Amino acid sequence: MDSSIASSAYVSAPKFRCFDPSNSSSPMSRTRNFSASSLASANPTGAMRASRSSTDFATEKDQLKIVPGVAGYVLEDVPHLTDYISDLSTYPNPLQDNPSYSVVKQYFVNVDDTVAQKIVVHKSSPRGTHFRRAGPRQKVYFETDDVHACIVTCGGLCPGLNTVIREIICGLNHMYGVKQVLGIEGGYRGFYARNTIPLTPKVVNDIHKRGGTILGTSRGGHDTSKIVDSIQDRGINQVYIIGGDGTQRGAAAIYEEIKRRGLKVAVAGIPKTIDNDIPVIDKSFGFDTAVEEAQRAINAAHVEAESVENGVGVVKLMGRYSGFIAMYATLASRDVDCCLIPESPFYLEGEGGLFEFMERRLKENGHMVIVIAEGAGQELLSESMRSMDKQDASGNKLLQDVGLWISQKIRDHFASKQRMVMNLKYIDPTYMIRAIPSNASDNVYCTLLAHSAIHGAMAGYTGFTVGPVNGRHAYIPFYRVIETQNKVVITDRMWARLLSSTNQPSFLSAQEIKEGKRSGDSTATLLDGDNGGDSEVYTEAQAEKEG
Ligand SMILES: Nc1ncnc2c1ncn2[C@@H]1O[C@H](COP(=O)(O)OP(=O)(O)O)[C@@H](O)[C@H]1O
Ligand SMILES: O=P(O)(O)OC[C@H]1O[C@](O)(COP(=O)(O)O)[C@@H](O)[C@@H]1O
Ligand SMILES: [Mg+2]
Repeated sequence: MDSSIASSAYVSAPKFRCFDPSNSSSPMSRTRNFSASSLASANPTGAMRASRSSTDFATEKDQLKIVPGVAGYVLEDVPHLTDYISDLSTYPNPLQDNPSYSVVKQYFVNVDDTVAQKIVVHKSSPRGTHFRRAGPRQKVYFETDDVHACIVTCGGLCPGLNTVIREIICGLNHMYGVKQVLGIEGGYRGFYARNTIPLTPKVVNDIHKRGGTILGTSRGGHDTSKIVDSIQDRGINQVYIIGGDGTQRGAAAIYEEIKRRGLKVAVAGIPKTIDNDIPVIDKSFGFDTAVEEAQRAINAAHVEAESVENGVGVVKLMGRYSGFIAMYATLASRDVDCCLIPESPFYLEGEGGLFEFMERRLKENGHMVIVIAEGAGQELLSESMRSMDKQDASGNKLLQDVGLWISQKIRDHFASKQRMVMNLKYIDPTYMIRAIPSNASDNVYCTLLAHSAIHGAMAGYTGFTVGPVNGRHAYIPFYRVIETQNKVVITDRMWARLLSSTNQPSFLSAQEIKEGKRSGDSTATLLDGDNGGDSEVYTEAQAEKEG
């Protein structure tokens, strides 16, 4: 982005106040719907994204709700039912009479509250993108007895799914008095191919102690029109959709179709991914639990490796395109000698390669542990094995088993070294990690996600995903969570911490490191501090970039 263009556009942008249709007492001006082309002149950041948009969410992106403000402030707002249905009645929020909540000072969120995407800025840099703050509003757009909600879970399992389900049902019931909640069984196809199950606080009372999802899940089977027919036929008016990037794409399509039909139905997405690959939000639920559980496998690998001569423990962890679980599990454990992730290509043979490092480490320590994310080294596997371009029912690439492959390669290598014994034990705990119940901190996080989604839907917001941005829950438009994937930035400080803790090779040539430092692209990702709380890097890189 050319910063001179950016600042002139920001400076000339008129001052808008946020319009929150649910807080009727506020003095405000209406948000404006910007088309993607008008956005190009109003907000260069958004325009840049618009040009990268995929056809999947082109329609939604044509109607971005962007509210510019002073000093480069931009609110990327979420849709509201009043955007396409006029004369909707509002009702006082029943929470104001709720004995538990009415004591809270300033319980309803302020009309102007938004959450900044970037919290480390320069004195002179634009304030940047903001999202609408999640939370209860003074006015709601649904009367308690009229709410007919449904919940669906899609994609792979993740610790915490049952907690989110439980808290949506209990939250709707306890905070808003809602009694009618239906469970959709078996993912998206359950809308049109299965019966629904009535869900009450009693039915879900202890489900948070179990792994998996009581509703079942699936990949594939997303038929927008059949799903919306089912929503319409059953009189459902709040749809809670729990799932990953694929699911949120499906949710965006459902929202678009509901809007096209002019239905008063709020669609709320709750992001789920054990891989932590959903962008914008701080972290996905179940991730902490997964990292914690991964420790048990790493410990086992370490014990096995330590007990024999030149023992090598190999642990495969989940992470299709993003190596967050592997990175955090390695950093937490301190028993790992080498962590291999999809974002950091590696090689086996020769100087600076994995085998050379292994020989050295075994000579020094007599044992070692390797953690490998399932998506790591896929390019090496396709070279040495017949490439299988197979996909799952949702269209995700089916990966070859890198854990088995690398274990065999290591065995072959040491077998060729006559004077070096090596004992390898391979542990694949992936599905065991995914299937456990969420830990205490994930349980609390799941509760907040569920509550934020409920408050948003009751307040008439729709077409949004909920999640924490810099620690504050926000409503994020679907397109922002599906346009990219969150990845480990290997030129960021967190990965450097890992390299320094394991002392493994970076597998980067001096030339690549130099180019990485210079490259605009890697600097741009670096600015986001994607690896978790490393945003101080932003200032240095930004300063260099802005010259
Ligand atoms: N582009 C898309 N449009 C509509 N639905 C999609 C899209 N991609 C995936 N889905 C649906 O979302 C559901 C879950 O997707 P999947 O990729 O398996 O898991 P996740 O949501 O965890 O990424 C599936 O039912 C799939 O059909
Ligand atoms: O065997 P399955 O169910 O397809 O799941 C495997 C995939 O699920 C994941 O755990 C998470 O993927 P999703 O977020 O798409 O559900 C990946 O890490 C893994 O590749
Ligand atoms: Mg996915």
